[in-house]
Amino acid sequence: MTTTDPLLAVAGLTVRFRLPDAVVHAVTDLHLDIRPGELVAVVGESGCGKSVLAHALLGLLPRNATVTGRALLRTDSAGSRSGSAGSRGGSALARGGDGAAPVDLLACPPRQLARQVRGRVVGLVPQSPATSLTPVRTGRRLLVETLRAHGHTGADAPVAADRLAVDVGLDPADLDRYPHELSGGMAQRLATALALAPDPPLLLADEPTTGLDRPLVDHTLDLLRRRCDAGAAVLLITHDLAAAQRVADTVAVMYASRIVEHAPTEALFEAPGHPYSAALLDALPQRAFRPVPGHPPMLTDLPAGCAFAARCDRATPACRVQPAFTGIRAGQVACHHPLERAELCAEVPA
Ligand SMILES: Nc1ncnc2c1ncn2[C@@H]1O[C@H](COP(=O)(O)OP(=O)(O)OP(=O)(O)O)[C@@H](O)[C@H]1O
Ligand code: NI
Repeated sequence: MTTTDPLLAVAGLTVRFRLPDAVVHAVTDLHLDIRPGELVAVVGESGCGKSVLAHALLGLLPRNATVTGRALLRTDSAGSRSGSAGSRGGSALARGGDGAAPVDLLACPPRQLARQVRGRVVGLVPQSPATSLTPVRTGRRLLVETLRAHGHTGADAPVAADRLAVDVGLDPADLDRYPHELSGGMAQRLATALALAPDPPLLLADEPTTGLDRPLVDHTLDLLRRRCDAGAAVLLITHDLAAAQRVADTVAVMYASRIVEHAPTEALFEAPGHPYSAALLDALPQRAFRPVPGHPPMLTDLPAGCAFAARCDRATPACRVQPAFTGIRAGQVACHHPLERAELCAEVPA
């Protein structure tokens, strides 16, 4: 395997939640690759399935969830990284040599996920850190314990904790507070520090800039970018298109449980191919500032064909059939009537 092979290759990921009287189609037939050193942003309106995607990869879904598909994680990942500050203890998974078999995160026994994957090989910055931080320990204790569990020893761990605090934009003195004494933005930064502490080869950052003002948003984004540049792979989940544009290599646009377009960042922002991507960009204040018309469909009651058709001025009877879409690299768009670059450029004000 080379470093250009995907670190994580997700194929056909589908998540359903059983409710007493309905089934929630939370993620449908999702394909996504992330390579070492690559930052992939997943964007889309609230409720489209972004967090469920991250939780499915980490085995964190509740019991009413059914997950199918594959999510193959390379097991030689940590060993293949260069220039990274971490790769200290690693895990049995991460220490696999070249040619070691990948692990399917979706088929991994819960104990193995908990002991060898979560927080070690795959880090998570959760969307609601305030509820995931242990309330009876100070930030410093949480961070030092995490660092010690991942190879930092003796006096090294407190020093590394202070350094991480500064990295995420926290005053090290704030580490002496308990989680309930932190503002939402401070808890968010502490959660980011905790996720980064083991220096995982793959980081899932679910809305890591919530509650931060713009300079701190940019600070956090640039920190994630630097982790990528040191060899990590980052999946950035965000509703903030400016954040994606600032740091992502590629952007996957999710709508009603599916990725509808996945393109290199510059191409997507210059000339989106899917009408939904174009509508999202049009909603930006610095563009047309026009909200996406209508509302997303209920995930318990999705149409058989394109779920965006009801809101799309390009829809035709062809859209009653689900458009094929399996990926990114060929510039494929999940649409029967994708936008042409020239057409779109004419619409974007200079
Ligand atoms: N345990 C559950 N049982 C039933 N439905 C669920 C469950 N967890 C999530 N859902 C539903 O799955 C869908 C996707 O949720 P998800 O949290 O992934 O959205 P999201 O894109 O992250 O939204 P946001 O931007 O608001 O965070 C939503 O309709 C949500 O209500
Ligand atoms: Ni979410």
